[in-house]
Amino acid sequence: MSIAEKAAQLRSLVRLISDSAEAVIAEWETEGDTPHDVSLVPRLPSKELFEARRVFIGACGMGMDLVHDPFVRMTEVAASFYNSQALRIAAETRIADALKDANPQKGVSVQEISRQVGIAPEGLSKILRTLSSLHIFAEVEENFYCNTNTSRHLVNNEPLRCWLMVHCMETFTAAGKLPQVLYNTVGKPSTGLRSAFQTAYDYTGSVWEWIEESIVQPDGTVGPRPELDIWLTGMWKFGLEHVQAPAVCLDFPWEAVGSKTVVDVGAGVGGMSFELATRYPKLQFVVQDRPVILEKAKEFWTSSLPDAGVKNRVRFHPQNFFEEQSVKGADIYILRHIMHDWADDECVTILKSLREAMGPESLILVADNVMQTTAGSPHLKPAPAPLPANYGFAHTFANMHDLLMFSMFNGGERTVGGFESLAVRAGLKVTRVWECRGFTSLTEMKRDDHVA
Ligand SMILES: C[S@@+](CC[C@H](N)C(=O)[O-])C[C@H]1O[C@@H](n2cnc3c(N)ncnc32)[C@H](O)[C@@H]1O
Repeated sequence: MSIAEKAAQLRSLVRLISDSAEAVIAEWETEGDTPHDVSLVPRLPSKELFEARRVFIGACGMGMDLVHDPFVRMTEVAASFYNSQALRIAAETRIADALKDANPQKGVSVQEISRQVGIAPEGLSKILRTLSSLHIFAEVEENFYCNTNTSRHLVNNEPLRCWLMVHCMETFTAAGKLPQVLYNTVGKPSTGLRSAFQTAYDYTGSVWEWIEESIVQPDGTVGPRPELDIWLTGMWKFGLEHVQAPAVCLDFPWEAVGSKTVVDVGAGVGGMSFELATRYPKLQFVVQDRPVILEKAKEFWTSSLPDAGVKNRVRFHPQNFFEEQSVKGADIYILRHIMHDWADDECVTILKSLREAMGPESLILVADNVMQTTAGSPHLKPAPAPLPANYGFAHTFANMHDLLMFSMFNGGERTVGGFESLAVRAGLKVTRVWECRGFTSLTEMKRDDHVA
């Protein structure tokens, strides 16, 4: 790229940053200063704020790449696992809680934090400095720290704390085996491939089996792994309920579905159905999963029920999604965070069993991240130039989750093309992608003989 081209690109990026920053400020002003309990659900951004944010983040990232020394930039990416481990340590030892009453002008000394979190001051200040440079904490004077607007969200927030830890414990160990797994895949079928997780832990079962296993406790008794609670709280209470659910429940015309039946396939405790049931009073639900999980689902619905009317709209059916689907001709079959846990062949088996059960007008909604590539897709909104079509840096979370799913399950997030090829193999077609204001979108599939 010539100097003139680089300069033109940088000026375009600065214009994008400036325009999107004004859009963000305008949205902040519309929202006003109404207090929002940060320990609860992150606020779903307006469509304008969602768009302005991703343009701003994408443009800042691309601008940074442009002006940075390439050697330093790549070295920083190569060593960024230290950032991940620093945050893991902060979450694990509850540093944000230790700072919750800190005076923002004075902060708390590293010696005092050390007493509360159990890490020697020398190492602790390295962790806190690393995270202060990333704006997650702030160093107000040498070796005195306080929370920032970012770390404040972690105070007394067990679901978020666990959600962060899920991203840097077993997943971190598994990621270390990714090269070994990838270098051995050429010419081999994806089914039956040993995942990076299985390689790292020398384990033949699935991640879920490993987490649910009983182990010998420090006192010699047998009990659940300590990781179980972290996964359940992080994934279910934060990940599924807060990160994934709200946009999917609001950015599809559920109101128009009326009193039709939604079959929640591999529903877990039925979190997706539960969210929909509380928002849309006419929808009917069938919650399906393995029998052992359905027992937890019944407990969850009984303990969280806002009113008896919701309970009357849900039925619980044991169902192995690799076998014949028992509910025939349902209006909607929903698969939330199922497909990304499986390799292509297994996904095709799941979809085929639904295809056989579908009526002519039945719909499948796959609720998963839809990967946008830098080259773009006719089904997805592209970013404004000169950003790559997928908004570049603003797509980082999706790329990381793709690698995470691959490392842990041999699964992964899929592009629209990826969903289309699964659909074709199962006798279906992708009819629309509903882009949602969040990590998860909805890919709609119908029978391949469906006439519009
Ligand atoms: C990542 S969880 C997603 C749960 C739920 N769809 C949600 O979004 O909250 C994957 C679910 O698939 C279920 N599952 C795994 N294998 C299954 C099978 N063969 N048949 C039915 N469900 C299965 C698990 O029990 C688990 O509840």
